Amino acid sequence: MSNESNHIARRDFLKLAGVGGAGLILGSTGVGGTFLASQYFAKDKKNVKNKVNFYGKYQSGITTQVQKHIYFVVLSINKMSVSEVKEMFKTWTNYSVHLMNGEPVQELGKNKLLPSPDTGETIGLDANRLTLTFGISPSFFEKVGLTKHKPELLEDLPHFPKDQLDKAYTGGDICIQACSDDPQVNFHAIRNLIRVAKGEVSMKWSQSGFNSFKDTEGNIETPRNLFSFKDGTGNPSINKQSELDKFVFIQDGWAKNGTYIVARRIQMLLETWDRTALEEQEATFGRYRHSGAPIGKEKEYDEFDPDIKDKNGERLIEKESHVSLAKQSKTNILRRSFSYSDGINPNTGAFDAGLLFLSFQKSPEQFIKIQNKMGAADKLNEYITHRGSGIFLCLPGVQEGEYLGETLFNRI
Ligand SMILES: C=CC1=C(C)c2cc3[nH]c(cc4nc(cc5[nH]c(cc1n2)c(C)c5CCC(=O)O)C(CCC(=O)O)=C4C)c(C)c3C=C
Ligand SMILES: [Fe+2]
Repeated sequence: MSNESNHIARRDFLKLAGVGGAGLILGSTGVGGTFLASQYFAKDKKNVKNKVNFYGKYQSGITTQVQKHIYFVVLSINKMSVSEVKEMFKTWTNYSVHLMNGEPVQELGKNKLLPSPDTGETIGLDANRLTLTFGISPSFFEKVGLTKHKPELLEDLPHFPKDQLDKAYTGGDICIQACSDDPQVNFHAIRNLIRVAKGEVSMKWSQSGFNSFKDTEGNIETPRNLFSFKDGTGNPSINKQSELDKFVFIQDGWAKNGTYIVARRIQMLLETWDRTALEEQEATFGRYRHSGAPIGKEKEYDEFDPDIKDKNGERLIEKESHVSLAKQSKTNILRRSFSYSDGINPNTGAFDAGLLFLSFQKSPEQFIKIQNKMGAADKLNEYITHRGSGIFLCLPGVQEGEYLGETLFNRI
């Protein structure tokens, strides 16, 4: 893209964003050098139904109690300068606050001769606990010319021996995770975030998904995956700061309070699983299907003892069970996955269904260590195939008056 067309794209971007506010104009052009952030950025609304705050120490959608639906999208940046990217993140900050307030991204237009500034499909709906989480990949830093600021740990994931990755579900520069209790709220959020950046980014791949769980007055049970097992029991506690510090959030540098997200689109061979005896299914995980308890124990949160024996001294849990292998890695990750169902595979006539596996960790090494431990040995491998993959640095949380990625852009 030439400089001139870059310019046009940026003007269009501002026009569609409707951001004629002095703050943004000053900030984006650098004229005068002052960005009047607090005058421009929207604020989290108080006392709004089903609302999660945008501003905070961490981005939303990481330690937030899991929602019922996700729309996860990966974008490629077309040719953009650093200042254009910065501008896009500022606009996304403002849009995200409005979306998470359950409001249109801008006041709905009165002039019917113009396209509406908000696409409108959530009119009358509340925020539905919408969270928006933004991440940037290793290629983001290269494309924008910020390689020297890329955290050392942010590298493409290695190839794992059993990977069967499909190009249609890999790569990309930016990820946006929209989670809420209504699929249309997620779609609307992503659609409007992309719409305002039209011409600057293109969609690389996306995956929607769902979670189902019993909710007794906000007391949420662990969701079950499509193999019908409770999924998430062994997670670090989202309510214990010591566990979040130990496993999830980066502790220093410009990315402090950010985290690395690993996304894997994992196909689950439901037909094979459904032909398998319940005892073997339970042996695969090392847990009981109904209660989620470790084999040999009673309750879901009872301690998992991989070496537990029966009264004859025989092992109760196989060393190659999924959870035993994860335990052997001696580390942990915060999993926040969603099931997906994308119709039928035309070649096999089987369900195209599985898990959009999402994990948050302070170092990608934690995921790599666990995945390597599972390697070829995991009993679960017979029933799953990894088809898509991505790694992104989730930006640090944003304080009121600041914008997404500010600690990175301040270094330039
Ligand atoms: C490399 C990381 C992991 C991948 C990939 C993965 C895929 C995957 N897992 C399930 C189902 C379950 N996983 C469970 C536990 C569990 N899984 C991982 C890691 C990966 N899983 C970890 C670290 C753990 C926790 C281990 C612990 O310390 O307790 C369980 C048991 C219940 C639970 O703790 O969540 C299930 C069930 C599927 C279906 C899947 C791929 C499709
Ligand atoms: Fe797992």
